Amino acid sequence: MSLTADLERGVVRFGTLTVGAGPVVVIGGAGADARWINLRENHGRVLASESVAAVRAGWRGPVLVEPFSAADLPEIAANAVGAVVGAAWMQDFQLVRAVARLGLPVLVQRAPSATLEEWLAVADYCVAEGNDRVVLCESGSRTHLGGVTLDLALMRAARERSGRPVLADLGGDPGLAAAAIAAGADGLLLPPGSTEREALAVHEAVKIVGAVTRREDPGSLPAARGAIDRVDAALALLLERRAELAGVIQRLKPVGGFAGRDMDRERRLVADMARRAPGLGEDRLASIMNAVIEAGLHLAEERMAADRGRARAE
Ligand SMILES: O=C(O)C(=O)C[C@]1(C(=O)O)C=C[C@@H](O)C=C1
Repeated sequence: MSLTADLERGVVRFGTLTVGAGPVVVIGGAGADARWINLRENHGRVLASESVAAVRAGWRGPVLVEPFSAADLPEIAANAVGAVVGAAWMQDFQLVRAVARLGLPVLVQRAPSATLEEWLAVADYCVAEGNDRVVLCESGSRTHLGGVTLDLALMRAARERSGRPVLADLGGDPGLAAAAIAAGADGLLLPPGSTEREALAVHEAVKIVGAVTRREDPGSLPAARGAIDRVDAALALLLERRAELAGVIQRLKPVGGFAGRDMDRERRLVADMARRAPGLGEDRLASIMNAVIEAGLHLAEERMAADRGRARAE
């Protein structure tokens, strides 16, 4: 059994940014892999060239741009690595076709009430214009509460049906990053207005949840090191949590610490782990877990000694 339903994914490259293979990418917000600009926000009153230049002034990485109208397309062709088909006009097929003809990869947001078929049809329009470099971005449905609800099941279905990379637009709730990654999102969209704290939490989810749920097949040394760094981040979190729990156990046992060591229990937990780590196997896991368990016992004994010291001083 695997958490990662190993779905086949296509890969789309926005300039230097690869979506669909490798880590989950973050578009927008502090520390992002790419920025995006929505020219509709200013109702077309600010020139595309000015908006792009403003972002470009502080950012050398990939920029994706959503046009306000066809007049913006030359600027996008010249200065962006990708075009965004916005949720608000996903079915403006004239503009969709013109965007697809730019030859840049296209990010297609889902309109709030669009069905899966309607959404996928937009990708087909791009393909009909000779552009197969399409990623699909779930942007949420309007709900009775007046807000927007991300439909992660629909996002999964879009990936299964189309084989294209899928993104989740976290505009309404950056707290959904972990859920979106676990549901198979290849990337996350953050609104430019998101706080640094929100962006940090999203990047943490990319590392930790991505490490657990996403199998990577890196083809270069930096990519492989990036992937191993994410796994180490998840390991560190789990090792710390494990040490805390081992400490709780030492306090609950009649005889805690090294004096109360239970080798039978250790052998059983190693055997259980070996089922999930058959490559490492029981012998190697036994020495890894010995080090982990001893570190936990040392920490627990240190803390218990400190507590006793404090109690004596009071
Ligand atoms: O389960 C226990 O009895 C523990 O003390 C916890 C733990 C562990 O870290 O997993 C630590 C020492 C024992 O030898 C066995 C297991």
